[in-house]
Amino acid sequence: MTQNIPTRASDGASHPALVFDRVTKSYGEVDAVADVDLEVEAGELICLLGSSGSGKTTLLRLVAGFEQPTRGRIRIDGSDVSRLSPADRGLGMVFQNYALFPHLTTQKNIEYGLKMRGWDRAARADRAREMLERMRLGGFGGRLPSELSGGQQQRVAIARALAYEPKILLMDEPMGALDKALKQDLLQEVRRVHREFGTTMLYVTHDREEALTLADRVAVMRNSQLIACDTVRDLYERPRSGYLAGFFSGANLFTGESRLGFALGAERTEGGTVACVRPGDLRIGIPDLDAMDSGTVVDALYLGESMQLSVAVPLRDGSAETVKVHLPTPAAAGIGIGDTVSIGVDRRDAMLLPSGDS
Ligand SMILES: Nc1ncnc2c1ncn2[C@@H]1O[C@H](COP(=O)(O)OP(=O)(O)OP(=O)(O)O)[C@@H](O)[C@H]1O
Repeated sequence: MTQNIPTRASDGASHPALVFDRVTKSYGEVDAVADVDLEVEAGELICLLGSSGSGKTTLLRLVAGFEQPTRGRIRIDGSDVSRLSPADRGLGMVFQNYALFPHLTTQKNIEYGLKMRGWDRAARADRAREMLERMRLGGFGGRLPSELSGGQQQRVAIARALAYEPKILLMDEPMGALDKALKQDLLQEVRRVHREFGTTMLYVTHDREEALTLADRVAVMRNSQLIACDTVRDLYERPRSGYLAGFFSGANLFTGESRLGFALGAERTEGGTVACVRPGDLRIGIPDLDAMDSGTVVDALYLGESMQLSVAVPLRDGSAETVKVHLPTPAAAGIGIGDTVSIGVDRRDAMLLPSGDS
């Protein structure tokens, strides 16, 4: 008999499916993950986002059970799993390299995990067929992985991981090996799967666009620490620090060393407040704004509906900083590399935030 996969996340009462309680993982002197506290609600899709080496994969491997925390606890559905083996944690996993068995058909690849969990032959054949249908791969059951596209292989990997109803689906850069078009398709597919299956998901990526497209909340890692876990909208509109504003929305960060930053109230001390202005909120050639300066256009990039200008603006110490400005393409007509432009900000378009670097 096949088992039913719930199509919705929860019964309405929210409870954490996964809890990190002051989790640290050290390798010798190096903390790969330091003091992470995080609660993931049942049915939530959290993207772990951060630059290379920030600790994302280590955090995922700690949940999976491939690594043990040096300090702290990890709870799944309320139980401490810190000392459980990977197989005993009831989790599903999808990696960048698909990890499908090359000599097994798609159908048998999906059945394999069910066999390991003691499902009988008929039940696992039924479930594998059902999963292929639900992943829009009906008719592909007899193919070998080598006879599928990268995106299809990844869908098989997801089908295989979801077939036994894992408590949490862990995904480590699953789009890493795909080209842009396949990536877009698979992102839509992951969104649909998350909606329909309601599985709690932890998804590691260094790609901001992926996180924007997918996540209920984005957990941002930096230098082994979790520095924010907020909705995409909050990260964009109400970032907690200059670092987050720059990282997530590409904002320019002005310190008091620049005329713009000084006029907007940023501090001159390192690690103090910075004025954050998104590239689309800087104005070119408009007089009488709250903060004004002038600089030299050093690059112009056509983005379709807008142009991105890079403008070198002098600092008080004699050096210069490069500021990114997005202008509607028609408004940028006639501005070229080498031109001197006036650049300004309306105070309402600037956020004064702690730098986040202290
Ligand atoms: N087995 C290990 N031994 C020693 N140091 C390690 C080990 N695994 C990870 N690290 C270090 O821990 C830090 C975090 O690594 P981790 O792989 O978690 O980062 P990441 O954010 O996933 O990076 P990437 O996006 O490049 O995969 C890095 O400085 C890394 O060098």
